[in-house]
Amino acid sequence: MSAEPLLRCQGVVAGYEHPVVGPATFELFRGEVLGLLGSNGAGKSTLIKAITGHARIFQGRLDIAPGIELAHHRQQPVRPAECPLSGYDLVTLTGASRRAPPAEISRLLEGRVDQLSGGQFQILQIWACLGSAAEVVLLDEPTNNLDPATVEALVKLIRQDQAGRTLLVVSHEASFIDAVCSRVVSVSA
Ligand SMILES: Nc1ncnc2c1ncn2[C@@H]1O[C@H](COP(=O)(O)OP(=O)(O)OP(=O)(O)O)[C@@H](O)[C@H]1O
Repeated sequence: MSAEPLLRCQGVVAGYEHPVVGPATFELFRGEVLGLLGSNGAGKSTLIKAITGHARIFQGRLDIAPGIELAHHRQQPVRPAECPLSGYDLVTLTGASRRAPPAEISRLLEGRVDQLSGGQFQILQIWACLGSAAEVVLLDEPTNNLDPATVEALVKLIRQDQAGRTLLVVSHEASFIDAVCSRVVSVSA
């Protein structure tokens, strides 16, 4: 890990019309997988949105290293309805087509995105982030809709194929957090 973090949250209080989370303090260093833990409604997704500029910062300071590109996998990614976009089109848009995806994902590339199952769409969206060139990937509840075998494939993807990638992960699945995170921090309102 480098001495300077890629991302630093110092006493950040974030929310929408009103604050809903914080103050939160943590740093994300290059090459680590940091987990954000907290109960339902604690504000984990809001903190991620504050990092991407989709939630308001009321107090504290958020620093992102200059020139750092972020990829954000949302808790409930929006799927285009009735749209002839293929899986390959989707990963091309994010730049993730430059890397060869694992077999669990490559078989989803030919079909239309609007015809994938919920879990198939979820893992394809995760690949759209992980396979991109972004230096920091924010994964909000990546195991939603995934069956145990696909969760296992995702763990392998993060630990082996993507080893050394800088990730910020929100998940309620303790076993997933244990399997992929090198460090965790707690978040509360
Ligand atoms: N767009 C919004 N506008 C106003 N309030 C919101 C908005 N999104 C979330 N909230 C509120 O902010 C609080 C924190 O929500 P958030 O989704 O960040 O929590 P979380 O820790 O990710 O929860 P969960 O584990 O249930 O996904 C909740 O009380 C929620 O109702």
